[in-house]
Amino acid sequence: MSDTSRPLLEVDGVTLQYKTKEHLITATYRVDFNVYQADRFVLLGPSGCGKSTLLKAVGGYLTPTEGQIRLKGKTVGGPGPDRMMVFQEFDQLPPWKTVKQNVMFPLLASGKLKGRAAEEKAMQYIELVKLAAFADHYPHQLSGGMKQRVAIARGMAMEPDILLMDEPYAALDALTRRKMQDELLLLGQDTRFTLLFVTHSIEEAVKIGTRILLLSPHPGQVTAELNSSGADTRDANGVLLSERINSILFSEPVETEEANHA
Ligand SMILES: Nc1ncnc2c1ncn2[C@@H]1O[C@H](COP(=O)(O)OP(=O)(O)OP(=O)(O)O)[C@@H](O)[C@H]1O
Repeated sequence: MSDTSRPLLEVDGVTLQYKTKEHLITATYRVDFNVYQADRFVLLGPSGCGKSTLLKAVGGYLTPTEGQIRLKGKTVGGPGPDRMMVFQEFDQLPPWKTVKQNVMFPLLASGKLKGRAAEEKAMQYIELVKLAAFADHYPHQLSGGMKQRVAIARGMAMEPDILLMDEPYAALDALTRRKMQDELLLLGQDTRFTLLFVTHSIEEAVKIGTRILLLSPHPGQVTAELNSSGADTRDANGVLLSERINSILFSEPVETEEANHA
């Protein structure tokens, strides 16, 4: 039985820096947060506060200069199949590969599975995202939402502990963005994946997140951690929450709220 009281991901006093020839840039300063199983954990803050840098560090592409990142209690030392970045710019799905071939690709490329076993695993996740009828279609034959589901199936087929997404909807029009967010939430309900999601949109954070970490402007420091009940900025709870986030982001008091993980 999995221990749901223990965090899946622990980010503990993490300072992240970039060294260039002339400068040492501190992107985040002593950031702490914990992500639990099935959380949709959102990193929210203004441009340049270090959200993407944090995601890269969780991905193992950047080593903290201070602090530690642990997944299931083990220090993250580099990229690994236990953390899958879900790329969603649609050109990230090679157009010459079918849905099935796209989902099989990381399984084959990583050597995790071969041949028939990779195909079966891919189909298992294609069915989960309800695209079995489209397994032999090419990306250009799919809608944006369907392509998103392929990208998620591709990440999930690797059976990672956590999915990482960096502003996946930033370039989309408002209507498409809303549709994609709805699809992501439905998938979350069906599969209970654990998600670490970066955005600078308060509206998106309120909608997507079960928990929201607010970061101050550069260098990013935690200003608050809030629970979100999947409210929408169109309903009363969501409006209240987004107003609260607004006031915290713009006044920046340090505030903490313990999440309910009893
Ligand atoms: N490769 C790099 N080399 C040097 N500095 C970098 C590099 N990448 C990011 N930075 C700097 O680190 C800081 C944090 O950048 P980061 O991209 O993580 O912020 P962000 O919150 O994701 O911003 P945005 O919302 O605009 O994507 C910024 O000051 C940025 O200029």
